[in-house]
Amino acid sequence: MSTQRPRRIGVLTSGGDAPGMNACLRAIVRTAVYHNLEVIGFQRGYCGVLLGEYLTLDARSVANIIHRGGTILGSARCPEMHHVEGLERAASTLKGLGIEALLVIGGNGSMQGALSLAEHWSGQIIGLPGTIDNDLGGTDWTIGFFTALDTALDAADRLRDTAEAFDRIFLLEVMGRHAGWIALFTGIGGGAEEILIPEHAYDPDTIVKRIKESRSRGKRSHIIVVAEGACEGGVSRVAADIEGHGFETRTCVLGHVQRGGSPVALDRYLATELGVFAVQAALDGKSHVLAGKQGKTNRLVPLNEALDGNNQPPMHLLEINRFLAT
Ligand SMILES: Nc1ncnc2c1ncn2[C@@H]1O[C@H](COP(=O)(O)OP(=O)(O)O)[C@@H](O)[C@H]1O
Ligand SMILES: O=P(O)(O)OC[C@H]1O[C@](O)(COP(=O)(O)O)[C@@H](O)[C@@H]1O
Repeated sequence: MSTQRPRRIGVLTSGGDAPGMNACLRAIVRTAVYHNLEVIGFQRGYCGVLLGEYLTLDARSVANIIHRGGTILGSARCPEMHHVEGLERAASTLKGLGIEALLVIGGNGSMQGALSLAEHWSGQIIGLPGTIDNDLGGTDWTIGFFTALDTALDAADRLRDTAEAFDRIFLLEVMGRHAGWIALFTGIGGGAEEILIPEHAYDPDTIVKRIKESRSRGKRSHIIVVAEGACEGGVSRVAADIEGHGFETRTCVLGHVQRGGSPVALDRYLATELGVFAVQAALDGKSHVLAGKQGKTNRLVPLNEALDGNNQPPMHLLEINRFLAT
């Protein structure tokens, strides 16, 4: 823990962008300005650090962005960070600019990047959870999850209307290459008949058996929510497996619409609270920590602990859904 108060901080948004990143930037910049800190905003994630591409941010730079999706700094995936040369280059920019603390808003990859960077740079590093996937340890919720969820839920509701009108089986693919949070909560919130997630083994025979059983009980339409990474072959494999048993299906791949749009209230609130909290942590000399929310409490969790265990979705919801979706 450093004892000297930082005077100049850097901030960046990295990895998959998430609604609420702008609200978080606003909170960070305005809190920093309040405490007489200078703020450098690196553009396009770690790429901006490597290339020395940045903006000097003041209170006006973050005006009227609290409600906007995306990120005014841009985001990116920066493969150079996986190599020592890239990390050295990033560290050299930070030293050259006199950055004393770096605030990284992103998902678990971005937090890995922060830890790798820490091996080459001695400044303070504070992570903030920003990803629609809600798959970071150390925090109950990540900035962007609630908005993505509402978008997916809206799609499920719309599909329900047409599925019912046509007695059809609809497959809705939502994001989550490695994480089932969006699928699970969309399925529960939308009353889906089936929910397929990466954390639970895909078993086509069971799915088909349950479709047959529910049809025999009089159910005519189905919504099956499928996380991107639920099984090898994804939603097209699931569709083929079901069609192989004589059922017609229709598929909707929701894709990147889940990443955009105005952040919902809970994402703005989380982004704002954690943004303020992270700057306070930097002022207190904290480093190598994630600023997260557990229950109603803001917590600083060592970055390596936050990365140790992903935030596992509540698997009991799959069980509950079995009797809810009869
Ligand atoms: N192990 C690592 N070492 C260094 N940098 C990393 C590492 N993992 C990820 N990063 C950096 O973080 C960026 C974002 O990671 P990614 O996994 O794509 O997104 P997210 O942060 O949303 O999970 C990567 O493009 C890379 O620049
Ligand atoms: O932006 P890309 O490369 O299409 O990546 C899509 C992936 O990014 C996400 O939207 C967010 O994931 P990360 O936060 O880990 O980047 C995933 O849900 C999705 O699988």
